[in-house]
Amino acid sequence: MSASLFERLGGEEGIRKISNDVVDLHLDNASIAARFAGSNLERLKANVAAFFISGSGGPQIYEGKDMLAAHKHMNISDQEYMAAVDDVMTALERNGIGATEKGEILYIFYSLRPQVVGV
Ligand code: HEM
Repeated sequence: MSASLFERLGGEEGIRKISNDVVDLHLDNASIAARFAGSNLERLKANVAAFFISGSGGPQIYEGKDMLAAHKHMNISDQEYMAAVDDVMTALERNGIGATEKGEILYIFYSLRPQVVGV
């Protein structure tokens, strides 16, 4: 049997590093940084990591908001969505994640788009 996405992303430690990088890249990304002006960054990083860990087959249970509730009334645009996905791909590259895993994550993010964009 092939390894779970969780294992291929470096387990809990690897995913925490990737998640921290994603949030840091968002804060540095002029297209979306302002969206996080009021965020508790420690809490956000922990929730993003838990979301990745549980969504990739890892042991942690995600207790944050579901994606529709988390992004409701923000009226996020397609441009912002692409900017956020770019950051995720950059974080994966920085952490040495391969093309197969990047493709799987891209698909997961694409499938979540209707719960995030324009809601
Ligand atoms: C498929 C794409 C996305 C996924 C999987 C995703 C995932 C998440 C997760 C797991 C949380 C944490 C929820 C919680 O703390 O309960 C969150 C919060 C948030 N997301 Fe996203 N997100 C996506 C796209 C976006 C985009 C495009 C934007 C806007 C540029 C955005 C802005 C935010 C903001 C402002 C928060 C709340 C931060 C806070 O409460 O401090 N997200 N997102």
